[in-house]
Amino acid sequence: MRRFPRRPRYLARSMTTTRHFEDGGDGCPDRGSGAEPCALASGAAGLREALGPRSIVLVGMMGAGKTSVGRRLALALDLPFVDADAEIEARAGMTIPELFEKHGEPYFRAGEARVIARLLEGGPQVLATGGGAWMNPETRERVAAAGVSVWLKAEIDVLLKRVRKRANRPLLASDPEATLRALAGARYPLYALADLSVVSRDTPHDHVVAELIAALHRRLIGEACEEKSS
Ligand SMILES: Nc1ncnc2c1ncn2[C@@H]1O[C@H](COP(=O)(O)OP(=O)(O)O)[C@@H](O)[C@H]1O
Ligand SMILES: O=C(O)C1=C[C@@H](OP(=O)(O)O)[C@@H](O)[C@H](O)C1
Ligand SMILES: [Mg+2]
Repeated sequence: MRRFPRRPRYLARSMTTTRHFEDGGDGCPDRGSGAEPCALASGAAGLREALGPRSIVLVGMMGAGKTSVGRRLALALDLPFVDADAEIEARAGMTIPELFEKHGEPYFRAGEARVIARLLEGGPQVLATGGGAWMNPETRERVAAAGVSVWLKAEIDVLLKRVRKRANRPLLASDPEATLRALAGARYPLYALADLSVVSRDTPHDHVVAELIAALHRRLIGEACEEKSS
């Protein structure tokens, strides 16, 4: 006897169940069930297949949730997770604030671009970038060639609330609100070039994960299925 439904209602479940997000099997989503995002119908395996060797690359402002939501997204899709900032810190043997202080931002940016280029060779995976990485045109080109980019987008007030929890972002050392607003003004037009955008609302991480999965599904599978059925 089956103790669990074949297609669990992912949205209604707690985070610990995200690993058990099951596969529908046929690669094309069921339609007409308004409450359940179609992503759930074809499952993680369908998304992984459509992704192929590409990386899901999260971009967006500091505090958008690239690291914390990205880790959960990887878990839900059963993909490896890598965080560019963590890789940079491990390679440099120092924290990002120390890197900024000892070597300056241009040095950090050059290392960041190199690290992301190397990480992009390791797909499929979920790759969380640091908020400034996407400003580099070569990085954008490399991501376009080897990944699917997703802009995680949050209101400034939400970002502020989140970044205030930790003093590990050297760019926000003084007047974080004014700095975030100025950075947003400069960066939003470039973040808007990402393949997809998903709002990182003031809701639990897993709700954002579910919206990411639904958006990825629409992009990677839904369009192909729509073409097939038209
Ligand atoms: N959807 C969310 N709900 C609650 N807290 C969140 C959410 N997204 C991010 N956070 C919190 O905000 C902080 C910054 O998130 P983080 O993932 O480090 O963002 P980024 O990597 O984009 O700078 C962390 O404490 C994280 O747990
Ligand atoms: O936006 C930025 O320029 C930065 C974002 C940080 O990463 P998160 O976006 O993960 O906080 C980190 O790379 C560094 O402090 C610079
Ligand atoms: Mg991060």
